[in-house]
Amino acid sequence: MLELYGTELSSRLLLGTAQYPSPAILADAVKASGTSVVTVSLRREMAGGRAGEQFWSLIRSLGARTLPNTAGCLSVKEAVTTAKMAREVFGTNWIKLEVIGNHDTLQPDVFGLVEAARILCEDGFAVFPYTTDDLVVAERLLEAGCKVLMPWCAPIGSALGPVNMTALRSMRGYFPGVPLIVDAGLGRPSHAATVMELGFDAVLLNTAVAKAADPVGMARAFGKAVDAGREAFSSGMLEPRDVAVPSTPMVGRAVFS
Ligand SMILES: CC(=O)[C@@H](O)[C@H](O)COP(=O)(O)O
Repeated sequence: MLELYGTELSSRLLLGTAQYPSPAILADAVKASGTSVVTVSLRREMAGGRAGEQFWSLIRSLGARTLPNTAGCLSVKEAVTTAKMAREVFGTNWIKLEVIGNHDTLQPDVFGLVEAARILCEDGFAVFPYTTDDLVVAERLLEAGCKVLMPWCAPIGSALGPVNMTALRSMRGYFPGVPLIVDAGLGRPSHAATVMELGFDAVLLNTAVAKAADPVGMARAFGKAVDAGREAFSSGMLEPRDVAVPSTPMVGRAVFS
């Protein structure tokens, strides 16, 4: 069971709700994935007017916990303001904190991220910081009050999968007691299984499901991959070896040389 900020969750897959072909496909994908947490963008929903309200009522009907995000925010002030609005609109103190530092890579502005995290943690928010795989930034986020870390594995929407396994492995080893969620850049279920096999606690993804030819089937596949990766990690995988090790005992051979 995954525990985040004192809440036990049945699924280790967190799912974004943007870019789906239709609300019906979104709803079916959420159900097929087995997720218990969906992220929603306040900025997008508020901009949607009536459509935004219809979207929000759809999200509420799914029975998953809502994790609002500050997607698209470029400054501390913007992210903090959006988070406070999200708390009012969605009735939760959970916030996925994004402070974007670069339009092309959508890379986090880690300096603004730490500052915004500190302000929000002091204001009682449960902050899920979208960060990089930098260990020093991770330490600053924990010092700021974050109890969860969400490093990217590749740029948002890139579908590249884990581009720096060494960095992710280091982060896992460096923060053994901190829930770590890979967020952004996952492209296929095998990517999710790979990072779960590293010992990450969960994954958060959106584009790879929403933009798949069959989002519902892809959501189901990611759900299975996350479960498989977690079970493999918990089962103690065999470490790779440089030499052959016979799987059949050498004793009892028919011919003695
Ligand atoms: C939904 C959300 O929060 C995204 O910003 C998240 O980072 C997912 O990224 P991908 O779209 O690459 O899965």
